[in-house]
Amino acid sequence: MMPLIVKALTPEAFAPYGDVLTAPAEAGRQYFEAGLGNLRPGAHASLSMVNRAPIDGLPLEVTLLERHEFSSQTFVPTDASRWLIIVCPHAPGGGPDAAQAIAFVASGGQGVTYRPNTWHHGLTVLDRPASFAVFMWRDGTQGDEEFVTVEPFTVAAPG
Ligand SMILES: NC(=O)N[C@@H](O)C(=O)O
Ligand code: NI
Repeated sequence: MMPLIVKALTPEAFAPYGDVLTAPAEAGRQYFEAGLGNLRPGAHASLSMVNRAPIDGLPLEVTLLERHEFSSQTFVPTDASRWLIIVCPHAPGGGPDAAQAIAFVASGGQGVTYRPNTWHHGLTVLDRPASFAVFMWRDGTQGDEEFVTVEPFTVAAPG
């Protein structure tokens, strides 16, 4: 597979997978609206503060994707430089369609909400260590998080 070239994160380009946030207040509203739309019995609100070291830079080889089938997932950078978002549609036979993956570079002023059941790469940070607030809904069952190994593909910077 040809390397996947990252593109700048814009609301329009990300729309099939969720929303781009530019103000933490948006995250709160979206989070509660989204969560109330798909609450499983026994689900509870989950807020975690995540610190993540940067990768060594691009290119990045992707081998693992994940989804939260029953919950949105919101990432609000609280102290971040650039970070990487990789998403892909569902394959007709189930699982992620990694061949259709799209990769974005977000600024430290941009957050995202993945819609429920969105295949995505785990939080990936560029440039320097970063901190995020992560909002989602969990019920403590396996449905909270599912990981899938994919045919490795490379995400690269333009040029
Ligand atoms: N913090 C956390 O849950 N992370 C993953 O779900 C992810 O998408 O990075
Ligand atoms: Ni996730």
